[in-house]
Amino acid sequence: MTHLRINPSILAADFVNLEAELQRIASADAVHVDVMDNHFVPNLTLGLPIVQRIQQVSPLPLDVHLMIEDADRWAPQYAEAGAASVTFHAEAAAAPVKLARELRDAGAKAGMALRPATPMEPYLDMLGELDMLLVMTVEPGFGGQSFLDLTLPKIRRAADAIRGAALPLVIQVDGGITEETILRAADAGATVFVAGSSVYGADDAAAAITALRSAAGQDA
Ligand SMILES: O=C(CO)[C@@H](O)[C@H](O)COP(=O)(O)O
Repeated sequence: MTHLRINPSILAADFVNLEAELQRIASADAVHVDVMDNHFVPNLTLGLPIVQRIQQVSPLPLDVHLMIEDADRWAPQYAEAGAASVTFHAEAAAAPVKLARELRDAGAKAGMALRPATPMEPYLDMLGELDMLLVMTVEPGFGGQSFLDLTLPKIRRAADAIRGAALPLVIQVDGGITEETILRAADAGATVFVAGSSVYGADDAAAAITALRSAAGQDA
């Protein structure tokens, strides 16, 4: 069975105690780092210097999600900082194929994200340039929102296209992932799950990660 990956989002963590918050999720697969610029989304989080510092202390690889304008300019710097994967938004990249190649050349997995209302079909021919397609399951910008079931058909269409072309890329989903919603996303074809509130909002983050794995149908 495919290994399902749980990547907790530090958007829901205590930013004043980030190092300890990273240790709380050491049983996860990667730490999801939400970079927001208050332009592409109406929220502001952290940028390159803090990501570089997280990279130094994190027990887990970094899965960086850039919710920023001018992704072409900034994304390669996150790859050079050592992030395992860097995901830019299709809506924010002028030259997504060139950018995906630059990320890979810098040693990172290349991810591309789609807002809930952005179709995947215009990007079908470039799926081979990507290691990960992130289907946003809420509008990007804030944690704690409800999972949008309207994104499930897009996940299914992407999974069909990936299977049909025998491509190695994975589908990540982000937003509203809980014990109640994760199986729907997994059944549609997602294998990487970003979870903020449902992990960091729990008293026992490790138990919450195990519960998500098991709700998605993965044995402990
Ligand atoms: O990128 C985002 C929001 O834009 C996410 O990573 C959220 O941080 C997920 O939080 P929850 O919906 O799991 O609380």
